[in-house]
Amino acid sequence: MSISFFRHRTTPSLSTCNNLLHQVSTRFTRFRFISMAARQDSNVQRRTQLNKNLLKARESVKDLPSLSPILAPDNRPLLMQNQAIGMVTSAQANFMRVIVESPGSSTVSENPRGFKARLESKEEEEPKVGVELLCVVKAVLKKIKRRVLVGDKVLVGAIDWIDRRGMIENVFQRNSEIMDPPVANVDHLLVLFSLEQPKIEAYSLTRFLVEAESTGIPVTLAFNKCELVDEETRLAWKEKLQSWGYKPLFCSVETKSGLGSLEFILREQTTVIVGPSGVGKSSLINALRSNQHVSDVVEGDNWSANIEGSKWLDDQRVGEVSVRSGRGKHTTRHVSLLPLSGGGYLADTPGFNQPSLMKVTKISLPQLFPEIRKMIRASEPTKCSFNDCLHLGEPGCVVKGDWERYPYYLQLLDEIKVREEFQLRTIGTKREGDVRYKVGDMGVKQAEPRLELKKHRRQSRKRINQSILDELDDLDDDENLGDVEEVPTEDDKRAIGLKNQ
Ligand SMILES: Nc1nc2c(ncn2[C@@H]2O[C@H](COP(=O)(O)OP(=O)(O)OP(=O)(O)O)[C@@H](O)[C@H]2O)c(=O)[nH]1
Ligand SMILES: [Zn+2]
Repeated sequence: MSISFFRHRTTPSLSTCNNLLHQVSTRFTRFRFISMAARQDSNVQRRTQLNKNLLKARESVKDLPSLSPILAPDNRPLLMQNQAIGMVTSAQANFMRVIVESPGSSTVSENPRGFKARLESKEEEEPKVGVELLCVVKAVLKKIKRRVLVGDKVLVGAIDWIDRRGMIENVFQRNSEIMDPPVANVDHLLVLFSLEQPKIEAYSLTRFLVEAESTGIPVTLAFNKCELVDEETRLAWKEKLQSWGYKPLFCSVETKSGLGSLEFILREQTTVIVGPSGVGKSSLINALRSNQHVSDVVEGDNWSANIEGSKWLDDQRVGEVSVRSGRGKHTTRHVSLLPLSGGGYLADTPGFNQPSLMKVTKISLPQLFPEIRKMIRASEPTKCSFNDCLHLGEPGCVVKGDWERYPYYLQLLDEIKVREEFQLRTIGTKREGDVRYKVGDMGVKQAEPRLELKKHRRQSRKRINQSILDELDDLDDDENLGDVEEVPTEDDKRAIGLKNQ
């Protein structure tokens, strides 16, 4: 059809353009012919009309997500032999590692004539659950800006079970999503500190706890390296934390104490571990992934041992603590989910010492302190006189100032107020896309307006039309790349840690 536009120089109608755009996932190549026709058509009037149609059709690109509706969490699509449902465990550049959770059945074969039947029956002898696939993301998902995150449950298609490759075709709806690091479907956050090396600081711990609470995901607090302090110090911290509203766990990767309880808490969940650099996050993950410690609580299959072709049995990099600062040297880089021997996944994060609190507002801050939550609960049905009380000792406020972290609360409130006022002043009513965030000292993010180049110069219509055509060509190229050419090279495989099979 589109080839005939090219040959006979006819102008496709708007509805034809729309139709073609809606077929973007499978037949985008056709569009190339229209754009070529638009460029090569010598009749100016026809060319203008065609460009106008393309322009309007571009509007309908907004409907593209309908091409690939997001899957409900409990959706169990009928899977073909070369499809599977799995979880993304790491992402690097264009490649993602996916662990197969439910493979397709050979009874639903994409290939009704079954000329691969012999091969398939041979494959079936090998278990597919737990197999790690190196995947690319289908181009259409990128075009409709559907991000695939580590932790996402995904539908993988075009699987080559021998080479362990596939293509992520769709994403299931997420239960949760955290930004820093970007991980989906996180069930649990583990805030890890050490009492010594680096020495614990109550204010820094408060920032980490507030940041963790701001995600709305359940939080567990644990202290590592507890063999470095005496019983008295440990007890003092335990009591202190209880008054803050937390029940801390104490452990030591060095002596292996407390690891069994941690393993029990982490089982069957996806946990992200956060904490300052050098507290032993990577060391803890390594210890929990191996069966070196004696676990008296958890029994059962070590299913992660089934995972083949994996770098998971390599250890996380453990860094040295800097002699000068007593802190770790930021050794953890890419986020990946690591299966624990007792079940569940754990994601390491790069150690940083100053959570940005970018998502915390002055109104949400009070709810992130268990002490304030408790005081408000205890006072019910009386509440503060104002719904959005900031608890600064106003008359009628039920939150008093006689608790240990009140000065920290005030300090954080000031910091957030300054940030919010700055944003209001400098950014005003700008849309989110017009704001960019710069990471400054100590990892504190600052918002600033995104400057638009040549803002006041009107773009010529010719340029607009040309850019649309270029965009469509890119889309076309991407589509081909995603479906056909994007085969991981040996270097890519190495980059993502997939060993040669
Ligand atoms: N004494 C003692 N040292 C420990 C313990 N656990 C870990 N370490 C040491 O602490 C140092 C830092 O450990 P890492 O696991 O790299 O710390 P991290 O939190 O992952 O650091 P980043 O990657 O920078 O965020 C290493 O030298 C570990 O050997 C422990 O229980 N006791
Ligand atoms: Zn109040």
